[in-house]
Amino acid sequence: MAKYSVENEVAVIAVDNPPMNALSHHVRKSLLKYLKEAESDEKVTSIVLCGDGRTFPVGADIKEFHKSVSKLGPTILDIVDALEKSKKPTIAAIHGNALGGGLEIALGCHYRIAMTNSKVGLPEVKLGILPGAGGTQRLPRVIGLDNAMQWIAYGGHHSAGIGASLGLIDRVVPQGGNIREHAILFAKAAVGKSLGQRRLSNISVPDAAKVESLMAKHLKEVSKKSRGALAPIVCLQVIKSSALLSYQEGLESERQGMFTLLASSQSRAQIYSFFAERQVSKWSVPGVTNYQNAVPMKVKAVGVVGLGTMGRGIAICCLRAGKITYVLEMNTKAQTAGVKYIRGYIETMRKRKQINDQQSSMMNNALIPVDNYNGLKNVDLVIEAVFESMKIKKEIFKKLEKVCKPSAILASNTSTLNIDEMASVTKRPQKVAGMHFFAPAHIMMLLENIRGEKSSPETIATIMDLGKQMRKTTVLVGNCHGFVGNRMFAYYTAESSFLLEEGAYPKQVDDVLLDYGFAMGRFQVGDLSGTDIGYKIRRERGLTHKQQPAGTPERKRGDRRYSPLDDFLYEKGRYGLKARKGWYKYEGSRTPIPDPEVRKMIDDFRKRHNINPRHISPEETLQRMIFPLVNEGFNVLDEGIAANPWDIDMIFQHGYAWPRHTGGPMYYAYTIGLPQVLKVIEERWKLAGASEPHWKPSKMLTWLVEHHGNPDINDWIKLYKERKSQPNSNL
Ligand SMILES: CC(C)(COP(=O)(O)OP(=O)(O)OC[C@H]1O[C@@H](n2cnc3c(N)ncnc32)[C@H](O)[C@@H]1OP(=O)(O)O)[C@@H](O)C(=O)NCCC(=O)NCCSC(=O)/C=C/CCCCCCCCCCCCC(=O)O
Repeated sequence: MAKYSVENEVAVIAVDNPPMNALSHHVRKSLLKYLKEAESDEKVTSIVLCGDGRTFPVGADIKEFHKSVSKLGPTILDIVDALEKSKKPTIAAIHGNALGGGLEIALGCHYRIAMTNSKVGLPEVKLGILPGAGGTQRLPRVIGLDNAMQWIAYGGHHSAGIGASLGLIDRVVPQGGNIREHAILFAKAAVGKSLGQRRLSNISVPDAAKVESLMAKHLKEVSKKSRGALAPIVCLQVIKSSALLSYQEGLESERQGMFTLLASSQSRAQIYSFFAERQVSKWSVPGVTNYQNAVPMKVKAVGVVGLGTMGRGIAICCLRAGKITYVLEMNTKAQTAGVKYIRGYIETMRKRKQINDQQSSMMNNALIPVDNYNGLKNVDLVIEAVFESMKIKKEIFKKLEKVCKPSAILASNTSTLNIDEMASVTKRPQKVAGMHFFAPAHIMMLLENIRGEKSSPETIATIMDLGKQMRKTTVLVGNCHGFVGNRMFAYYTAESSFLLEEGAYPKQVDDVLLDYGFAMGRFQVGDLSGTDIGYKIRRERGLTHKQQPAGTPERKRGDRRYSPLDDFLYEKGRYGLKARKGWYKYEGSRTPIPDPEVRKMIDDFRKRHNINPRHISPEETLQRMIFPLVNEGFNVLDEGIAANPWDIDMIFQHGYAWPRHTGGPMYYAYTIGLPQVLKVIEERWKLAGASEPHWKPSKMLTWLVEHHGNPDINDWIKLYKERKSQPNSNL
């Protein structure tokens, strides 16, 4: 709804639709009604539009998209038109955020004033759509084509100060000021002034002459940054119309663009992702506890054990979250290097104005290097981030058990190992959990939190809360080898090597993944993170080529298919980008170049094993890489390791850079249709057999297809668990 009042001849219309004042259908109706009332009231000389509560409207109601209610009038565009056409000055009074349709109605106003700490932007592209209420045509007219392309095609949020410097905001109200009072005074002063040039649809785009070169520049950038995504491209094409066509024609091109995008599976996937990101924080352990009733512990001081790549990144996350951070590294050289890195990073953040001088000195003061375990006696939570070895981790947990306060939580940053086994060496298994950060920990958005069998509700609530304080997408999962992400990803990686054995080369596989939308292919990623990482994990598990007793078949481990190609690569010293050679070679830059030496290694391997290489189609490549991962995703859901398909999708989007416009592996499977996915998996299972158990169709996937075809992704768990809980379900 909206609230209406008249103060000192100024009509004030305040949108009142908590929490974010989204422009839902009932809000739009009430806004237009009050606008008409203000327009016809002779005592009213000007009109202020604002938001009640936390914020100015943050845009259309995203829940309405793809539902019939989104088509119900009045549309946001009707409101924008009414505001612009008004004979009385209209003023948008912005506090909080004016985003999407919210900024578009502000653009319909003749003036915009904003609190200094407010944010403005047109982030629709992140939902796979475009600003469809005139934003693509009005914004370039105020801030120019170049800026508008930048704002709309990337969807960033910008400060009111930046908006003012570009002419979008007419006045910035300093902190502590009352936006409503300022707006009323501003509105009074605007009465009687000409509105002609204040109506943005009347003015022309200032840098229209540069349209072609700006298009080329931005198209190149978005194709690199959002590979495979439709919305940024359509946004740019529609903005181009603002420079070449009349306002009305531009509006028509915006409408067409919006329909194209709304009809695409990408906008559905991105809208799903928006809600999924928020859903994951509403965690629950069925029958035990959930985010609403578990109370987190207060964490003031954190300890980080190990100052390698992971430890450094984790320490930065803790410092940014305002924690006193003790970093334990017993090797003096490693400690000096680690502390230098962290302080250097703090300085970089300060120089980039991501933090101010005061925050920088607070972070520096909060960083406390220690060189023995006693240094951790005051911490509330400790995260060990040492090498992936159960033996070493158990030793560390025993030491932590002795020195840490009884109330302290002991967490491991393991990426694969059993949390319960670590907990078993302590007297506080209820205080043990996993906090799996992704490298580089201070950059990657994902935190995969693992609950042990005995982790208490308080421990779970605390690690979830800490993730939130670190501003990470924090997903709670159960304990098993590799948890959710690495357990599923193992099959993606394994299949990529099988594809090399059978006929593909690294670039061929990577190209398919790039076309799908990944920023990098599997082999490029392998080189970037270092081929030694996977090798050491396999060595820890006794799997590498060199560890096998004489006579062990090269392509088998036990009765399972195994590809030793990754081991061979490591053994040749091809550690990846850092060695300038891995799956590719690197000549003076980070550009991967196919290397004849790798090709020969693969060819020799095939010859040795009498493999007749065959052509592998892009379709087969994609299915072989993604479908076993999806199949395992269903196993993970069936076992309750992940609570919901969107938990898995968020893990892959934020931890493995899975292209957002596909929604994630589980949503992608839903888009293709579960029956089709199952068909391919069953065919492959027949072909591959018991030595490739990752192709064994998941029980849950099979049951869903048999009984429901391709049910809504929101219903998967409900349908399956209902059936599973029935006696004699055989599931
Ligand atoms: C930055 C934020 C604003 C705030 O962040 P934060 O403080 O962290 O809070 P959150 O946790 O994110 O949010 C709190 C709750 O609010 C919910 N929320 C937030 N924004 C919206 C919204 N816009 N709509 C609905 N709900 C919203 C959020 O889910 C949380 O709920 P819960 O507590 O979890 O339950 C941040 O919230 C943010 O970034 N918000 C989104 C900003 C945004 O993206 N804005 C743009 C929206 S799209 C838009 O505005 C488009 C405008 C053009 C409209 C043109 C329409 C033409 C339609 C024609 C169609 C006709 C054909 C139809 C055919 C068809 O349908 O098929």
